[in-house]
Amino acid sequence: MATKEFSYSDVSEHNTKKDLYVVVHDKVYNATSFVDEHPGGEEVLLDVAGQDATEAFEDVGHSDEAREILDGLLVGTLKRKPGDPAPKTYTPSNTSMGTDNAGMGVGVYAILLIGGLLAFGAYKYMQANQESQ
Ligand code: HEM
Repeated sequence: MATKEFSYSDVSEHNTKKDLYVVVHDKVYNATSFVDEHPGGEEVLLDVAGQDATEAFEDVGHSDEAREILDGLLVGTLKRKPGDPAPKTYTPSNTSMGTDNAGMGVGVYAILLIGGLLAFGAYKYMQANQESQ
């Protein structure tokens, strides 16, 4: 069981206290029965109702017991489609701009190189023109 697939919009319909789904690590959980029992309070669960709660859940550093409770609430898996909101996964080591910067750097160098070649070509062209006069 628990092989049902949910799209992001399926999940987002369950966003009230009486009908509350959350996504954690691409699994869909029905937390409706747990809202009142949550030691962290109902407010935080309502905050992420119908959404990807991966980051919120991991940020708190929930215990193994909490994960077992979560397992018991499983109703299916999330089937992502292109254009869905990006997964808000908790990735502390991936927050640096390293890769982005490298990509930018290459682009900037390429522009400088092309610009430099164009300027050099124009210079040579003008020189040649002057010589022929
Ligand atoms: C359905 C998903 C969730 C389950 C099953 C769950 C379960 C639990 C459990 C069992 C605890 C007791 C401490 C522990 O065992 O770690 C706890 C505490 C806590 N939870 Fe959750 N939780 C869920 C989602 C969330 C979310 C989305 C947040 C958002 C920030 C959150 C915030 C907290 C906080 C702040 C505490 C600490 C409460 C305290 O120590 O006073 N929880 N949760």
